[in-house]
Amino acid sequence: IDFAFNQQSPNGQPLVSSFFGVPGTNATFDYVIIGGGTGGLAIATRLAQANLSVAVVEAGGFYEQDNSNLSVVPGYATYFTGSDYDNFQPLIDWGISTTVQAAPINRRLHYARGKTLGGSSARNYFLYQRPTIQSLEQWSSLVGDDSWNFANLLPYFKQSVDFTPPNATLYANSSNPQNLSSFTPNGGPVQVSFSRAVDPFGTWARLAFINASMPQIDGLSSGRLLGSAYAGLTIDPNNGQRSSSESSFLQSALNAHKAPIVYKNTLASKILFNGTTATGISAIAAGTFGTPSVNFTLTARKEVILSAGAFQSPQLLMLSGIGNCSYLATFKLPCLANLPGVGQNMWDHPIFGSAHAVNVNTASAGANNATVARQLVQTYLNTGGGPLSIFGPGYYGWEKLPEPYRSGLSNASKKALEAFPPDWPEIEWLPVSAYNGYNLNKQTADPRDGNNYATLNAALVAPLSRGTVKLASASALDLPIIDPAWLTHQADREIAVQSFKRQREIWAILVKLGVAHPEEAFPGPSVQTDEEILTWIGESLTTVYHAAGTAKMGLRNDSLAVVDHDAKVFGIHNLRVVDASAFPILPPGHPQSTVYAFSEKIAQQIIDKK
Ligand SMILES: Cc1cc2nc3c(=O)[nH]c(=O)nc-3n(C[C@H](O)[C@H](O)[C@H](O)COP(=O)(O)OP(=O)(O)OC[C@H]3O[C@@H](n4cnc5c(N)ncnc54)[C@H](O)[C@@H]3O)c2cc1C
Repeated sequence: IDFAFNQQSPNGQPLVSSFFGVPGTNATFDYVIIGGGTGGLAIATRLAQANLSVAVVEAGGFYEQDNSNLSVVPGYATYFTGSDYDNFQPLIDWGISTTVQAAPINRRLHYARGKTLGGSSARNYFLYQRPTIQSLEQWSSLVGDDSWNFANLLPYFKQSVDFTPPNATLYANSSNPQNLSSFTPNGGPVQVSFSRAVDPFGTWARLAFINASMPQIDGLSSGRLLGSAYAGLTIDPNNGQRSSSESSFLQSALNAHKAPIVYKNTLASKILFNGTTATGISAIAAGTFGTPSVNFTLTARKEVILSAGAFQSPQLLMLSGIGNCSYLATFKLPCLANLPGVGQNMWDHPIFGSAHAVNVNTASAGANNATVARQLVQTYLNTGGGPLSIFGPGYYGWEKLPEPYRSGLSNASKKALEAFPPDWPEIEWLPVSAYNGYNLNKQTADPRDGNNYATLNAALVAPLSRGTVKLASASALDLPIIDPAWLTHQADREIAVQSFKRQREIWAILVKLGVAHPEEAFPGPSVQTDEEILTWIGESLTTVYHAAGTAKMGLRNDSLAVVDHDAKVFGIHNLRVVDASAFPILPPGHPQSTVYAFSEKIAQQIIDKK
């Protein structure tokens, strides 16, 4: 059945339902895309808009139905995130937990990953920000292709997003300059805007960062990060709701009746080959609650595109015979291409933070008082505004670890950090208007003692520890084994300890400004020596969920490289990896902008060669 030709009803109107495949029925398309997540829906939509026949296979469904308002309202974004390994919602998250991490962490943590149309763009914390010029210079030199440098990637960053500048009248106690030339009037469909309310603690965090030598810059999308600024957020300014790859790319394509054929609630279990040429995939139509599942085949006349994310893209490569041959043999898997980098080189950004009581309303106000909580819901429902329209204060600081803390690093760590170019920050400061405590989930962590709390988080954005993705078995029905190996590199441990001391300095500024109470509420004064600090960081650390690099782009002579500069798998025909797993490096900060630009770039390349 070729569904691409089956989209007209008898009265000539396309049926939206004909953009959904029939799981369990074999079918043929030009392009079969595995994963309807951030990268997958972006590339699938662009190819379909260019009149190519495209199927996209997604294990999840529609998050708007499967997770109610919790995936849609900005203020609820931390639900089902945080470190508790059993805190997940199985209809929209894979329920992956890490291996028990080495000391000082000594725990396994839930690693949130979207299992839904939209993928992790439907789970994330909304921050839209771009890499630095020199980090993308490093990307392009690692892959031997300057089309990946900042200037050449900029048109793809621009074309994926529609930018709505901040409403200046909301910033009476603050200021939110944004570089408008970073965006284009004709961009889209992902919406980037600012919340319909300004968070009071954020306005104080802004002053503190400026006082702490992180001057305010004009946004975080022009290739510069050192300093501080309000970040754009993937929130639709028309309704104050999440803008994901599903609500933007897919829905606009469905509305225009030019969309890929979507197989939802369908698991891709293997890539199929004729010799070393990818020809399609084996898929499983979900069987749940005792109903048996049904296997079927989707054939790709031109290419299979793997966009299953940083964990499942390497898993599917390995299950399909692409990886370290001797490792695959231990699972009795055949080997089509010996690429030892598959599942290696996992980059991530760990995060931890300390808390103080503050003199402005934060999420604690709702946690402390059910009436206030109900009022906040009403405000959001009536106006799309108020605290529930905000994720975090939205104001972020970026720096290389300054003196005197830098002198606290060993010479070996200082040397190791030279791997990062001058404009690549080592720390991202993420203030949160809530009590994070041992768990990033602000809904559960608040002490509810009548105080308003805020947390100042440090994320390590120049990490040197590298993790792995391994197979649990030879079946796609078993989740892969994830070991982020956070803090296993000495430099990461040292920079974490020193950044905590810097964190206390920034809190001292907030105390001086009169917004924070002088006592540290978390972790508190008992944490003083480097050893105590590291132990506490291990106990409280979690992640910003930025896993990348596990099917690395690189040159053929790079022993860890899996795909070339066009995202094509080495040694295999008609197979590309288009998602965060193919990043050669994890640029500083939040990756969704780069995933979108990546998809736009490869889509354009395919369309140009059509
Ligand atoms: C809680 C959280 C907060 C974050 N905050 C931010 C932020 O504020 N800003 C930012 O820029 N980034 C943020 N990120 C990271 C960012 O969202 C991800 O890096 C990005 O979305 C990854 O895109 P991707 O296409 O690589 O993978 P995904 O978007 O995860 O897509 C992979 C898709 O493949 C599907 N899939 C996997 N295996 C199969 C299979 N076998 N068969 C069928 N389908 C399959 C999955 O269900 C998923 O839909 C956050 C992530 C999380 C989880």
